[in-house]
Amino acid sequence: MTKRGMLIVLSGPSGVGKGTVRKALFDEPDIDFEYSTSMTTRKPRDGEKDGVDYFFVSKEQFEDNIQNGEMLEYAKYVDNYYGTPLKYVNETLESGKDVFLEIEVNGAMQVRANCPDAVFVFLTPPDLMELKHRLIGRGTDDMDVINKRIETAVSEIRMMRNYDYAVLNDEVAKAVERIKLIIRSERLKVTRVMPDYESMLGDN
Ligand SMILES: Nc1ncnc2c1ncn2[C@@H]1O[C@H](COP(=O)(O)OP(=O)(O)OP(=O)(O)O)[C@@H](O)[C@H]1O
Ligand SMILES: Nc1nc2c(ncn2[C@@H]2O[C@H](COP(=O)(O)O)[C@@H](O)[C@H]2O)c(=O)[nH]1
Repeated sequence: MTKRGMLIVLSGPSGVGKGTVRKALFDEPDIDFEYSTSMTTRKPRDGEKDGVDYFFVSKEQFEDNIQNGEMLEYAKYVDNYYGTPLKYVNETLESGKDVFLEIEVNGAMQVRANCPDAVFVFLTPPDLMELKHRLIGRGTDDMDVINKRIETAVSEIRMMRNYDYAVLNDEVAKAVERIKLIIRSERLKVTRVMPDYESMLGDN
C-alpha cells in the first residue's frame, strides 16, 4: 500500500511573504511538494493566471462548491471567499505525494480539525510596520484594502499559538532554511516512520 503523503499548511498574515518563501522553497533541489492551487472570488491582479495563481470563480460558483462538499476548507477574508478544493489534495496525498497549502488562519484551523497528521507552520513578520511596508511595496492593493489586511493581521498573529511551528520571515533564505529543518524533523517522527518498520517486522 502506498504511504499517504505529508500535508504542510503555511499560514501567516497577508504580505508576510508566504508566496515568496514558498516559491524559494520549491526551487530547492531536495524539496518536492505539490502546491494546491486555491479557489477565490477575488478579482485577478495584473499578471495573475487562472489555474496557476488561483482558480478565479464567481461567488455563486464558490457557494455551490461549498454546498456540494467540494472544499477541504474555506474562509471569507476581506470581502472575498478563499478555499482549498478537496479532490486534488486527497488524490495527491493518496498517491503518496506531499502537498503544500498556503492559506489564512481560519481555513487552517478547519484543516487542523480534519487532518490531524498535517503540519502547521505560521510565518511571522519582524513587526507590523514591516508587514505594512511589504504590502505597500508589493503594489497590488489600495490603502483601504491594505489597512483591512493589517487589521486582520493582528487577530491572525494571535492565532499563532494554535500552530506547530513559528517561522520568522526576516530574510527569505533564512525562512526557507527554517522550513526545511521543520520538514526534515517531521519526516523522522515515529508516527510517520512506524508503518515502514511494521511492514519490515511482518508477523514477527
Ligand atoms: N523576507 C522578506 N524581506 C523583505 N520583503 C519580503 C520578504 N519576504 C517577502 N517580501 C516581499 O513582501 C511582499 C509580500 O510578499 P508575498 O506576496 O509573498 O506575501 P504573502 O504572505 O504571500 O501575501 P498574501 O497572503 O497576500 O498572498 C512582496 O513584495 C515580497 O517581495
Ligand atoms: N482559507 C484560505 N485562505 C487562502 C486560500 N488561498 C489564499 N488564502 C489566503 O487569503 C489571503 C489573501 O490572499 P490574496 O491572494 O488576496 O493576497 C492570504 O492570507 C492568503 O494566504 C485558501 O485556499 N484558503
